[in-house]
Amino acid sequence: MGEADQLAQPIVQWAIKEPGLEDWPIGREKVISGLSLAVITNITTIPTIIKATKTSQKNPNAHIELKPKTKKPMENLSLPPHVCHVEKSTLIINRLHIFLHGFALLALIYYRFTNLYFLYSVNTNKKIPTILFPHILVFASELILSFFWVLDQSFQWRPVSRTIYPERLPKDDNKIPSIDVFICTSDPIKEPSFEVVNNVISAMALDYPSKKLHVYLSDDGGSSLTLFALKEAWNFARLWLPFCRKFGIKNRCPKAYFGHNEEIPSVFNLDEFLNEKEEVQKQYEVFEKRVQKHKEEASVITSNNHPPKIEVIKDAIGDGADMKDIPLVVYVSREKRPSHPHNFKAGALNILLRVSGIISNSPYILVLDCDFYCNDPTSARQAMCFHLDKNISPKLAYVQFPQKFHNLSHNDIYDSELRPFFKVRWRGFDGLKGPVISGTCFYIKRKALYGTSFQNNDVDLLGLRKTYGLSDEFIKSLLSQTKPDDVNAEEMIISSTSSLLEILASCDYEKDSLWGLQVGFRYFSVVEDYFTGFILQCEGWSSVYLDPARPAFLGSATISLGETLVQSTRWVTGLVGVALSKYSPLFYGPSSRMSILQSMCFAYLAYFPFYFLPYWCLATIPQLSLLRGIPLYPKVSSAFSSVFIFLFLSSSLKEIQEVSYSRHSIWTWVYEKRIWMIKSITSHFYGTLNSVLEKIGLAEASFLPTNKANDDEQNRLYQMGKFDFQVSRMFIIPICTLVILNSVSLIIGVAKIFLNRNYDEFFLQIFVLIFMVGMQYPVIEGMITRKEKGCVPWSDTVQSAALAMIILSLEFIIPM
Ligand SMILES: O=c1ccn([C@@H]2O[C@H](COP(=O)(O)OP(=O)(O)O[C@H]3O[C@H](CO)[C@@H](O)[C@H](O)[C@H]3O)[C@@H](O)[C@H]2O)c(=O)[nH]1
Ligand SMILES: [Mn+2]
Repeated sequence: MGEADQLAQPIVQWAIKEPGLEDWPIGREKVISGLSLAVITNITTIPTIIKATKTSQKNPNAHIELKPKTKKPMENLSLPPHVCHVEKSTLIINRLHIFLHGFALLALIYYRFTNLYFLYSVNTNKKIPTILFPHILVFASELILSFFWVLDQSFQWRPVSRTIYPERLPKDDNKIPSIDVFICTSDPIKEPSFEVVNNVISAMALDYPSKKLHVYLSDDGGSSLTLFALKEAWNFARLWLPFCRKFGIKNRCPKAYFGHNEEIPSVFNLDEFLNEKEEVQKQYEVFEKRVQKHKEEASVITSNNHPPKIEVIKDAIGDGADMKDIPLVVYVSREKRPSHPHNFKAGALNILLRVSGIISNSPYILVLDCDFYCNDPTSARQAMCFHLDKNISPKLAYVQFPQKFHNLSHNDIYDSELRPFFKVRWRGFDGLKGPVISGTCFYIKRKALYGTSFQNNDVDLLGLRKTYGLSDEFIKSLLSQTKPDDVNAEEMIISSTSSLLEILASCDYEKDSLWGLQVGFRYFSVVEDYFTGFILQCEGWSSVYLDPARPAFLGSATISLGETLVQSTRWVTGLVGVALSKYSPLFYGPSSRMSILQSMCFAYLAYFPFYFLPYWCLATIPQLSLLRGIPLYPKVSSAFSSVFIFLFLSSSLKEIQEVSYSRHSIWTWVYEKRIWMIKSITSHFYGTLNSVLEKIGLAEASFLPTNKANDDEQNRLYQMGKFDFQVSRMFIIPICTLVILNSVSLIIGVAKIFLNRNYDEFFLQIFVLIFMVGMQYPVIEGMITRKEKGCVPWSDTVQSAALAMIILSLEFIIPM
């Protein structure tokens, strides 16, 4: 062996846990007194492994103290495993903005009142003059906008962020609680099974003791393909999980890992890693092919008419060798009958609550949509930093992670990222009593969902049956702590339990019980997440928002205008349903235990769809008035014009400040504003309408899942930042009509002003039109210059133009 080889021998491999070293990326080397130190693995929950190699012959006594400094024992829980920081600078900016903008709003209201009074009093015949109507409509719009602005400020009041210290959690695996993971899927075509089970694998691979992790897949489609794919996934996981653990792979969703090929860990032996990776990748391809083949051979049917089916996925090969290192995986397809309302995702989750209650009964549950995968295996331990903190855990219902997406384009023209919510509002929510449940990516305490009935001291069986249904076995599970660790689910399923599970997953089980009303995920609204979160907080529970640098989960965002608007319509239907009910957060919140600020946050989320009212007004009234020659805003030369200019600048600059704070460019602001306008005139309007129709019994609740299957053409347009206008007529016609109306009014209006030379009176009004048309420029492009797929269909343009002309001609028919 030559000297160089000798030098390269690692002289020590040290596992240490030192503060600061968590920040050393894998592979980073550092030379200290003749030793080259390289970080080999660095996962926050296991000690950092350092390899030290001699680099210098000149310093034969090279050595370095790598011994961890003697510290307090790790389990010293006197140090809390998390810290909450108030974002001071943001808080100051926000409150300053509230003060100034609020003051300007008062000035605007004062101006409008005095102006209306003036218009009324100069009118001699004392009948209400028609000229007042456009003024009143614009004023009403401004009042509504101001009201929303006030509600929205509750999110701005106290923004916070969180830091966690998972290393302060108990080191002993026996002391950490077990977790059930719930994943819901409903349609193997819109939600391709192969992707769904890849996401299941990522959940199985969470960095958590295998025997404390149980994964349940709810398949509302009752599809044999999904079950087949799940079994294949389980088989593949037996190879994948040890591979990930051995090499400290962070991205544990196989499809994402092999798709990006990004992560090459720094390992002791690169050859070994590459060999094993190649083998695993081969098996992955076999797994993919088998699922594809099954998909082609068996016709993929989804049905809304099938009996319950519950199956523990087990060792098909029968060697059973490494079973204990693989979390339990259970396939659950609840009974569905067309005559029976199934309450969509909330219904599916409640069945999982009962079935898992019998099988594993873990005290904590991770809920995931089928289009989300675990991107950071440590998320479970991150969440436990809060759930295991005795100071907050008694009242803590859930830890919410943001929804983040793996398929966003650089431009994100549809604001699929939902940045204003997950980057801004949720931080403010967290500074009060915690954010609302956001559908997916949250670790919730099972008990929080069970209501309070079973905690009363005088539990009587009859009362419990009325609340939880007739299964005494299930009631027993409520009262007992978690099952013993050596629960043998497989045996249970084969034995008498299997019929019990089927009863729990049947349509009739919830009859005459309080499931969905006071227990489990609530059925009242299709946005079960919003509503359940709201009710839990009204009951006194709190929550926490954790947005770590490495996204804990990644999902698929909607990447076409059509999907975005359909999804938004569904959300609005659900939210407005709550806003217009006895649960309206404005009243129900404060009348329960919720603070005013927290109620305002919930109220904003329920009421914001009503933005469509001011938007429709401001997209038509100033335009038509301009053609008529009615000025609606103060003269630029008057002092009050500065109030309007200030309000516009202050709200825009505040939004731009938030956009740049979350490290986006100013274009993000433009895209967000544009899609907000489009949603306001379409999905916010239709969703509200739908909700009202549901209330009076003319429409039925529905949940149309979004499409997660990859569409290359749609993806291409989205990546290029080009709108895909091939959407349903009910969406495209209002959008185009308003754009045409605005453009025509702008051209005629400007011409008239030049002729009459009354710039002073109309300057602000013209500005409103320029802003509208400028913002919606892509629509004009879609109608006129674009020719490729995704442009506005010619027939839709013609219809919209005709409609715009009708509205414009009304202008000349109605006398004034
Ligand atoms: O009858 C149903 C309908 C839907 N789902 C599942 O619900 C999830 C969410 O559906 P998706 O089509 O992805 O809707 P999104 O609009 O993307 O979902 C958001 O909005 C929903 C409420 O409308 C929340 O439930 C979600 O968690 C939230 O991510 C998916 O896993 C579906 O398979 C069911 O299990 N059963
Ligand atoms: Mn989704």
